[in-house]
Amino acid sequence: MSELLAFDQVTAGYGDAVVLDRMSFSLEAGKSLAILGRNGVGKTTLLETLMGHTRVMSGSIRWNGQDITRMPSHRRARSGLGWVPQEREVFPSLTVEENLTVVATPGPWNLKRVYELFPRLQERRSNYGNQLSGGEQQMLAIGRALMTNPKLLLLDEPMEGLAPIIVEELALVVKLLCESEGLASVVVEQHPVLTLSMTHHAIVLERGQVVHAGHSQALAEDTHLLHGLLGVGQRPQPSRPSMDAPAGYTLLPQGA
Ligand SMILES: Nc1ncnc2c1ncn2[C@@H]1O[C@H](COP(=O)(O)OP(=O)(O)OP(=O)(O)O)[C@@H](O)[C@H]1O
Repeated sequence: MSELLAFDQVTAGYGDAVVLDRMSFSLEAGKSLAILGRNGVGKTTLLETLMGHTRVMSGSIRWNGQDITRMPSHRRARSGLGWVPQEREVFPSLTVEENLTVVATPGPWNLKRVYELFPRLQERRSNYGNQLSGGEQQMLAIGRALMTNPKLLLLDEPMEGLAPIIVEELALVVKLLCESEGLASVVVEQHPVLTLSMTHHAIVLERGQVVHAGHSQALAEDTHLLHGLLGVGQRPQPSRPSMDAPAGYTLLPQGA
């Protein structure tokens, strides 16, 4: 598999404040990566740095065969980085359908396929962004990122504030997007066990540095390490999401 994304000794932050400290990691095409760590360690800043919203003081970022360290953010957004921001940023005065079509870029993902993935959005197609529940807004934020036909989906705490049933459904969708569609993803989350169950690889951050990198499954099974790194994993954890499609979701046919 070829390299899709690599941070090489990246030091970055806001103004003079350093948040990411010589950070290195890489991601292969079609793979998923969990970014874990306690509050304030720099997880969101990592995504913001990839999108070009911070000041990079040293190091380099390679994306899809190109050095993008100095590339302006508006060009990165159009280069196949499908960003689902923490605040979702759904357009409140546009309908669901307008939210989706306004960002549409030619490619395999279109309105029909997003509605197949999220039938709930089709039901709500004429509702305005500000009339949606939190779960529906998150589906719309993911659907909107897919409409840009990304090579990589960047999800910043996609499960935050959502009901457990919606969290499980969204986790399954993200996992399926990777496994059936070959779409790479980077998932920043506060739920380590769930996030490890959805991803191939994981890195754990502490004070802007990578303190652990490895396979997600291995970390999920090492409760002692998980507890030491994140303060979780000593008690029985929720099971991995089932690979059966939850009610209301349509799995996309392979290669469709
Ligand atoms: N726009 C900003 N300007 C200045 N400092 C910032 C800014 N955004 C974040 N920071 C600081 O950068 C550090 C890392 O924050 P970041 O949001 O990246 O952490 P995080 O791991 O995503 O945390 P959380 O899990 O709480 O969202 C914090 O000390 C935070 O105060």
